[in-house]
Amino acid sequence: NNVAVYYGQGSNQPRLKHFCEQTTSDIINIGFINQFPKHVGDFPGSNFANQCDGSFFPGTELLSGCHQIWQDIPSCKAAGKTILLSIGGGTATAQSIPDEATAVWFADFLWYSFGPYNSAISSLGWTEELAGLAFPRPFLTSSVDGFDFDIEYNGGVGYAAMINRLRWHFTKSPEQTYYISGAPQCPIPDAQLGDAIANSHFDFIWVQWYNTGGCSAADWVHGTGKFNFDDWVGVIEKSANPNAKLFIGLPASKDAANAGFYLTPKEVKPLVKTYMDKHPKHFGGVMLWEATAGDNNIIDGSTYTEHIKDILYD
Ligand SMILES: CNC(=O)NC(=N)Nc1ccccc1
Repeated sequence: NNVAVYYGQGSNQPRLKHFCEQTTSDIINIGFINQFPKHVGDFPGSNFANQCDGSFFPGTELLSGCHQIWQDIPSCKAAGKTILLSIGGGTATAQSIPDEATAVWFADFLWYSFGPYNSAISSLGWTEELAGLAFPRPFLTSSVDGFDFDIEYNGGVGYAAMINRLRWHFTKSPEQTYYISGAPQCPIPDAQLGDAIANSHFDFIWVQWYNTGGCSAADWVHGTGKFNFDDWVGVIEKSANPNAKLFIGLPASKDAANAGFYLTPKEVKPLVKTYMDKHPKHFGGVMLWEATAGDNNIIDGSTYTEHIKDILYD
């Protein structure tokens, strides 16, 4: 079982390698690409909080000075971590896919800009004169192992087409495994990712079993509502990838989610044990929002993230 954490939106977060030097997390989602292209040829925008130097590729909202992320990704991979780039996140306004052509363009942009570096297609020293001729490299020569979809608004159509296009790119690089993951909210069907999960191949689904009352992990612990892991197993078995792994998404500290959704490790343990045992085929582990919050949440001398890792491995 794996621990997946989000990185990139933590307050006063340390650099990425701080988390790659720890054994606790296996998958790190770097968030976010939070502005989506409005049409073919338009650039997405990014935000990684304190982690870049505030410079952008000219004429875009795409950060160009994320030197620490560039430097740290290779050591993260050497430490056996899977590094995914997360698309979406909490800013509502700029997330939507207007049409199929833009979905394909967005997928191509992500692949050529953040996937395996190909000097024939992408330029390390991208300038505006190269617009339309070459893709930029926000993490320079470093590349990610796949893409996470944290689509919280305006979802629906477009994401299946985007993911199927990314999967096509993956087939052209058989020497390495690439992944697609998603972070739906717990109500079924998820308005934003339900169509994509049904019609395109996900490897991991980490449901945000927080911030939505009635189906949350806190509901299970408090005997309220209906925690719906079983129902999500049904969604996955009917999806484009019935073998996708299902992770329990949890807040890593009290202030990492809306009030009432944080669970202590003691509260988490029976929940994880129950569903790990009940669904051995589909249970993938735990996802935490988010890395820095978990690192700063020290309980009995261990971080929250360490406690979660111990629960999975005990
Ligand atoms: C996987 N994405 C998230 O977990 N997003 C998220 N937690 N957003 C948020 C919503 C309310 C309070 C704090 C964070």
